Order: sequence, then C-alpha cells, then structure tokens
Amino acid sequence: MTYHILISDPLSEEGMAPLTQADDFAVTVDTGLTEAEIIQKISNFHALLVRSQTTVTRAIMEAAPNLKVIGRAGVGVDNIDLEAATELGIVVVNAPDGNTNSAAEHTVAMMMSLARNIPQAFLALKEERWERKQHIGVELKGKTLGIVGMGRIGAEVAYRAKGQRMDVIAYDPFLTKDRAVKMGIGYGTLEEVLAASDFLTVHTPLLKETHHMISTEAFAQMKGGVQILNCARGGIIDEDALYEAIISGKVAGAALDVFEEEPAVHHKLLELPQVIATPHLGASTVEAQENVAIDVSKDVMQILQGGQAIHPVNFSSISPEVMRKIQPYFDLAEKLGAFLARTMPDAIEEVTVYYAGDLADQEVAPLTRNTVKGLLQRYLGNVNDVNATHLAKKRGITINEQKTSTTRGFTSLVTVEVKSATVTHQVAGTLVNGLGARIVKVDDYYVDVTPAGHMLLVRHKDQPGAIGRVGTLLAQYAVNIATMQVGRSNEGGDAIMMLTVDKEPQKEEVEGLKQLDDIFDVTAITI
Ligand SMILES: NC(=O)c1ccc[n+]([C@@H]2O[C@H](COP(=O)([O-])OP(=O)(O)OC[C@H]3O[C@@H](n4cnc5c(N)ncnc54)[C@H](O)[C@@H]3O)[C@@H](O)[C@H]2O)c1
Ligand SMILES: O=C(O)CC[C@@H](O)C(=O)O
Repeated sequence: MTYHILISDPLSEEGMAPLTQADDFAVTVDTGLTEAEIIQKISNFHALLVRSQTTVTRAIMEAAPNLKVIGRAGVGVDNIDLEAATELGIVVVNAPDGNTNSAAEHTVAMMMSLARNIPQAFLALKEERWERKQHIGVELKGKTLGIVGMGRIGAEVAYRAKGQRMDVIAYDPFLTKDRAVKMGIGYGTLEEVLAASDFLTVHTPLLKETHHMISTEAFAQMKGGVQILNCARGGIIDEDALYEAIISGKVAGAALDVFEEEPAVHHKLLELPQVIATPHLGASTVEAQENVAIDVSKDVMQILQGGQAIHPVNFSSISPEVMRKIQPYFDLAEKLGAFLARTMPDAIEEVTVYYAGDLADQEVAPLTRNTVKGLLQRYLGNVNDVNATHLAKKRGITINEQKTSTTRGFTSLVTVEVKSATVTHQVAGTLVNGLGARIVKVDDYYVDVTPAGHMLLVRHKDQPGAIGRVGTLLAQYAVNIATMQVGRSNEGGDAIMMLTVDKEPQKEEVEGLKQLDDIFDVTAITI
C-alpha cells in the first residue's frame, strides 16, 4: 500500500529524507494553502505534516476520512485541534526535542540584544545615525533572570544564563527543590519569581491556564524597569497589558519572538522603541529544522505502518519491550469488551478492567483502551485505540484499571466488569499457548470458549432437559452447534450455556429459544 503524505508548511528537505526516500510513501509538498484549499485537497491523504503556520482545524480533519496521523515538526501543538483529532481517532505526534537548543539560544540572543539595544543601534546606523549615548545598556552579570516554565527550553536557558553569571529563579509546578538545587538555581512561586526578576522569560506551552498568565496584575507585582522576553507562544503575555506597562515605564523593554496573532507585521508593540522582535524564529536553524523533520517523519511512518510513535501527543507511548509483552493480549482485550457490549441491556456506566498474573507487572493502559474500543465499537462507528477512552468518558462512562494477584491458576488473566444502572456483568479471558484467546469465566461460571464467530449465551435453570430443548430447537432452525460449555452455580440452581454455532442466529430464533421452559435469557453474540 502507498501512504499519501501532505506537507503544508516548509520542512527541511534533508530532514524529510526518511519519508521521501521510502518506497511506500508518496509525499506532496504544498505550502501556504488556506484552510479551504487544504479541505479541498486532503481527502485521500493518510498523514498531514505541519510546522506552526498551518492551523489544523476540525473542518480539515472531517474532510479527511483517510487521515491517520498529523505530524507537528516542533513542540507546540496549539495550532492543532487536539480534541477533534482525538475524537476522530487521528494520532497527533510532535518533535519536542529537536529544537530545544535553538529556542534556548534564540532566547539568550534576544536577552543580550535587549540588554544592549543591539537592534535599535543597528537600525540607527543603517539610517546613517552614529548613536551612542541613546543606546546605553545594562550588564546581565549579577541580574536576576526569572523563568516561568522550567521544561526543556526553560532549563537550557537557565544553564546559559548561569554562564552569563546571572542569578536564576524559576517557577514551574513540576520544579522540585531537589532539581533546582542540582541546577544551581533558585525556585519560588509565580509571585516570588515575578517580584525578583530583572529579566523575565516565559517558556510554558500556551494552554487555558497560561493564556494571559502575564497580565496587568502580574506586571504590577514586578520591579520597575523589568525586561520581558517571550520566545515561547504569543498569548502567554497579554499584549495590551505589556503595551501599557511599557508606556507607563514599569517595563523597560521587551523581546518578542511570538505574537498572539501571526504574522504580526502591523503590531502596535512594534511601534515602541523599547520593543525588539523576530518573526517566530526560535526554531529556525538548519540543525533544529533537520532534527524536527527527521523525528516527525519517523513517527509518522511508524504510525502508518501500525507501529508505535515515540512522541505521541494524544495518547501515551509504550516502550518496545513492554509492547512486545502486552501486544498478544490486544485481541483478547478487545474481544472481552465486544462480548460484554452484547450482554448489557442498558447504558454502560462503569468499566473496570482487572489484570492478574504476568500482566499485573506491565503497563496495561493500551489493553484497557482496546477493551473500551471493543465495548463501544458496536454503537459508535469510528472507534480506535486513540479515541476509545475519550469517547467513553464523553459519554459519562467511568473507566477503572486494577491490578490484582487473583490469577485463578492462569499465567495471566484479564477480567472485565461492566456496570449499568440495572446489572453488573463480568467476563474473564486468558491466552492459551498455541490456542490463542479463551473466555474462561462469564459472571460466576467457569467456561472455556474461543471468543470468535457466532455465540449464544443462554442463562437457564439447571434442570434435566433444558440443554436438550435448546439443542432440538436450534436443530429445527438449522443452526448447527459447533461447541457447547455448561456452567452452574449449584445443582438445580442458575446455570449458563455457552454455545458456538455455525451461522448467526436470527432475532426470531433467539426469541424462540427464550420461550423454552427453564430458559431465562438468551443473547446472540457475534465477534
Ligand atoms: N519560538 C519558537 O520557535 C519555539 C521553539 C520551540 C518551542 N517553543 C515553545 O516553547 C514552549 C516550551 O517548550 P518546551 O519544549 O520547553 O516545553 P516543555 O513541555 O518541555 O516545558 C514546558 C514547561 O512549562 C511548564 N508549565 C506548564 N504550565 C505552567 C504554568 N502554568 N506555570 C509554570 N510552568 C508551567 C510545564 O510544567 C513544563 O515544565 C512551548 O510553548 C513551545 O511551543 C517555541
Ligand atoms: O515551526 C516553527 O518554526 C516554530 C516551532 C516552535 O514554535 C515550536 O513550538 O516548536
């Protein structure tokens, strides 16, 4: 099969080599398209690769029935509608490591330019003005750099700032005292960092919580004469508040690589002499572009060929070693979910998957996703392991995962319990060497059934003749029984029959079986 890849932003040609040189991939590069143009074009593509210029909207994804993966050659995925991608079962991958150095170096370059008025002085010189006293700067040595967001780039900026002999103080909800001490930097609350900074730089993603995190109130908490940097994302700093803070003299200068709306060519901040700016160049180096293009193309190829991505954004990644151990159970997990979906008379409210034996030591989230996929697939068309848990949660279904030591003698046991407002049902399965997936327990009854093809789950009273009546009626319907298992709670009590049959039982045939003496319920299950 040939996979069709659309690249809608400029990406490094060298970096794209893994894709362009592979046999099964046909790459189309078409940059600068509008949303409408992408919508018109995308229906046959399996992957879309972007940088930050293309905004990947729900409408684009809905126009792309074959789209399996969106690759972001860079870190920020705020230009991709992640909720829509997850809902539509499209994997989003990014390349978070490849441009860290470049973004950190750019931030430091901007800080030094800001401190020494280099762009302003250069501009004057280009305009034939030899200005010296107008561009007296400040030293970085001994100044405090406040860093908000101590992730990959924040940390690299911190190391470089220490090289400039600056004091560094950082705020990040995940920055521990231990790590701060090891890095030789200070740490504090956001308020403490704002109050201490001579230079303040932000390195968070743009999220609901970080949108306008640096606002009028935040500027009010800062020292007079503070200098501000944003080489992360437009929108983290409230641009109107920054403008006012510069006009009032509270902020001495700002260096911006990113804007709330890009391109930002006619921006009021650019009219202020205290502001220096670049057009989103943080990741624009030969090295960074090559790195991110290589990383993202490898992940896109992996996903399209049914493998695991190294940098998935909308579902978790699993190491190849763990994958090797749990992959054989994918099919079992999905079938247990599909089996239970048929047996529930009303809306599922809660799903609990219990893992025992060898599986109890593994990362099992992908198995839970496959179970939920099996449960939902009957009712919702486009369910896959990317969107399954998301779709379930959107429908108010609680999903639990538990590891237990109760193996009932099996090497590994997966038990799925599903609750609705009226009933709770359980099914347990295992893998048998050479025989594959087996259902070994339905509710309280032990059985041994291959979960495949057409099955009948008959709940009945343990009375002589009940089994015979079912067999006779099925014979009358010309439904051949392939296998039969019977389980009972106690002699003369409740019991189940699990039959596999050679053709799908019709609705009227199931109704006919339900009318037989001592039969409580009959469910036809096709997996
Ligand atoms: N200008 C560019 O060209 C360019 C290049 C690369 C990355 N970026 C941007 O830089 C940013 C950081 O990238 P990264 O690779 O370091 O990401 P990262 O995920 O490694 O780090 C982000 C950090 O922000 C922290 N954070 C999140 N919310 C926070 C909050 N409310 N307060 C404080 N900290 C918070 C997180 O805990 C995390 O440690 C992203 O927005 C990315 O898009 C820009
Ligand atoms: O594509 C770019 O050049 C910008 C990338 C950068 O903003 C990122 O988030 O990785």
